[in-house]
This record gives sequence, C-alpha cells and structure tokens, in this order.
Amino acid sequence: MHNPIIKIRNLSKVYKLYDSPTERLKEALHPFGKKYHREFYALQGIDLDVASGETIGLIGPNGAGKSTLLKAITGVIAPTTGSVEVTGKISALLELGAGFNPDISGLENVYFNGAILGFSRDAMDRKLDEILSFADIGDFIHQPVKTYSSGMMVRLAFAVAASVEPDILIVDEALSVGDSRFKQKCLRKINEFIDKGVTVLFVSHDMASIKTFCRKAIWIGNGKIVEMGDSKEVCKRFANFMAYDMVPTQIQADAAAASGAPASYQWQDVAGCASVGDRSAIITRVAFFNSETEEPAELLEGGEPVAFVMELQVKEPVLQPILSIDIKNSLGILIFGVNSFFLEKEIPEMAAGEAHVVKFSFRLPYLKNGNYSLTAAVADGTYHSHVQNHIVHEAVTFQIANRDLQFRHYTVVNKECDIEYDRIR
Ligand SMILES: Nc1ncnc2c1ncn2[C@@H]1O[C@H](COP(=O)(O)OP(=O)(O)OP(=O)(O)O)[C@@H](O)[C@H]1O
Repeated sequence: MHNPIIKIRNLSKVYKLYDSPTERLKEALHPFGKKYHREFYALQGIDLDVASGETIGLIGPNGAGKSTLLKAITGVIAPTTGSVEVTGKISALLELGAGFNPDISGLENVYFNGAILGFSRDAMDRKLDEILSFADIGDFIHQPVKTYSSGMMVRLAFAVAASVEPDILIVDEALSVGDSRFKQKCLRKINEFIDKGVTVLFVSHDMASIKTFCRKAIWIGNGKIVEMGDSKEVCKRFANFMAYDMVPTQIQADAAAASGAPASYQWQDVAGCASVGDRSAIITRVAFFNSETEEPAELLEGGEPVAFVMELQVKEPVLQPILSIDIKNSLGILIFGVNSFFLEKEIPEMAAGEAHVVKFSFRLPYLKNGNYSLTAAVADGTYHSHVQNHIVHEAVTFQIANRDLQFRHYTVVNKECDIEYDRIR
C-alpha cells in the first residue's frame, strides 16, 4: 500500500495486573525490585496499514482490545512495543466523557477541545453555531459537563469531533448512548465524511452499522487480529464464532449420536430458555441454519433460504400434534409465524417414549435490520382448541443486518407486490 495514513508495526500493549493495591505498593518499595505483578497483553503484535479514505469496522468480543487499539492510534496511550505512525488530523470519540473537563461548562470545553486540536479561539467562534445546533442541548451548554446525561455528553462530543474537518474519524461505540434520532443524525454525518474521503475507524457491536458503513472489517480477539477483509464476510464469520464455536463440538456429536438424530446439525440446547406447557412432549434442542450453505443462521440479510430444526422427546401421547415457530422482534412483537395447522400438514400421532426431529424450511422474509428471536412450540389438538405441550421462548436469536438502504424502513419488505400506474391528467 502506498503511503498509508495509519501505519502500525508490531504493536503491543502490556498492562501490569496486581492482585491488590498492597502488591502494587510492595513492588514500588521493594529494595531489590521484586515483581509483584502479572503481565497482561491487551494488544499483541498488531501489524496494520490503513489507506486514506478506507472505512474500517473493528469487531470482537468484550475485552478483545478494540478500544486499546483505537487509543494507541489516537495517542491516548503509549505502546509498550512497536510503533504507530499517523499522517493527518484525527478526530476521536472514545469513551464517554473522554476529552472533557467535568468541572467547566460545555461551552468552555468546546474551546478547550478546539485548542487541543490546534484551532484558535477565533476559528472556534466561527464553528460555534454549527456545533451548538448539531449538539442541540439548549441551555445546558452553559452548565458544567459533570451535570450532563450520557446522551448530552456524546451529543456535544460528536458535534465537536465533526466540526473540525478531520482526515481520520474514530468512533468507539460512543453513539450507542444517544437516542435513536441523534444516532441517525450522527450516522448521516459519518456518511458525509465517508463521501468526502475521510478515513473512518468504527468500533461497534452492531453488525448492521459495521456492514453499512465499513467496506472492511477487522476482527480482534485476545489482543490479536483474527481476521481482516470484506466487512460482510468477516461479520458473518465472527457472528458464527460467537454463537457456536464456544460449544465443544465433541459434546454436540455425542449428544446427537445418543439420540440417534442426524449428527450434522449444529444443535443448540434449549434447557436454559424460558418455556411453558404441560410437557407431555418437550423440545430438547434446536438448530437454525442457512439451508443452502448450511452455515448457522446468526447474521442474516433477509431473503435467504433457512431451516429451523427441533428435536422432540415425547413423554405422554400427543394425538394431534401442531408444530409452530414464531419470529419476534427485539420488543417481543410477533413479526411472522408458521405452523403445521396453517400449512395443512398433518402430523401423525406421537407415542410416549418416541423422539422426533421436525424441520421447517422456508425463505426468510426481508426484515428490518435488528435483533430477532424465534419461539418454537408443540401443541396437541386443533388450531382453535388445543393444549400447549411446550413453548420455548427465544429458542434461537439472530440478527438482520442488511446494508441495502431500501430494507431499513419497513418491518417486512414484500418484493412480490405488483404496482400499476396510470397518469389520469
Ligand atoms: N488501564 C488498564 N489496566 C489494565 N488492563 C486494562 C486497562 N485498560 C484495558 N485493559 C484490559 O485490556 C483488555 C482490552 O480492553 P479493551 O477496552 O481494549 O477491549 P474492547 O475490545 O474495547 O472491549 P469492549 O467491547 O468491552 O469495549 C481488557 O481485558 C481490559 O480489561
């Protein structure tokens, strides 16, 4: 890469961890320099080149080292080893309140921050209207920052960061505390920066934002770069890792073999899920996956062919089984559902002691970006008169993250609708 705007070589950051403050004191006072600490690598051997105009999303589990990397790039912390070279003006939104003096007013902080970024008082005077109107916190601007709500703090911080025409914009999850209207306003502003060619580094646990804004994503785990590449691909693999890789595969295979069920499903145990019913038949485990690629359905776009499989153990006879799945949004509102009764799929009686595997295959509707859960149920009777045997809430959860703007506004997008149009005057 020619002249990267950020060049990182063999970057490591080591923190000293002490079991108690006394250990720290003992180390400081020890006449022969005895060590009382353990070393913890928050970052280890990071090599990274960022080209001007790139938009990069950083993803990874809690404590992976994402914020530490951003702090090293902005110069807030010094590397233990290695180097970070930055060419250009950085505007950064790090943790909440970082860069603000809590005892002085918001307005004084605006000038203070401007000065740190190299702007004179006159230059900040010229930017002030724009900053105040973007932050939109009214008279609170004259109050000390320590009286601000977290939302107000991030409003002011973003307004200042956006006003200084940076070459590199760094946003560390800060936007998550803003209300949704402000968040949208910030995201529009970030888009404007991207259009102008500003380099953007963005930490978020929200895969939809990462996929929307960032062409490239870097997955950080245990202080190292696990994977780097197209944001869609990296987000997908990270989401699958978070959902499934922590379950030892041998346990899954053993459980499948014991039940005689196909071992190929990536089963999820539902024992820990909230459930109700008379338990004549119980749902013991489930799997949800893309039926074309067979990858776990954790991070989706809508429109994919998917399959949901549930395993049932029958304790008492179920004479007229009805099997159903419901998909709910993050507020618990039912978005759509499917059941064997509606589908006129007659399921034969299930006898005590039997085990069954039921597979629903369908095309996922185009849903609004967000988090969803799937409730699975088995009942006995007819649609109007039945006994619930087992309803398992949030049997699986998944996220819809579609970077295509058209899918953002409607709860469900129906692409099958015809529109007729006549000009009448
Ligand atoms: N000053 C410090 N002293 C000791 N350990 C620290 C310090 N700052 C960070 N760490 C540790 O470094 C690791 C990486 O932290 P970091 O904040 O970079 O993670 P992260 O990926 O941003 O996590 P999250 O998604 O939770 O924000 C964590 O284990 C954290 O506890």
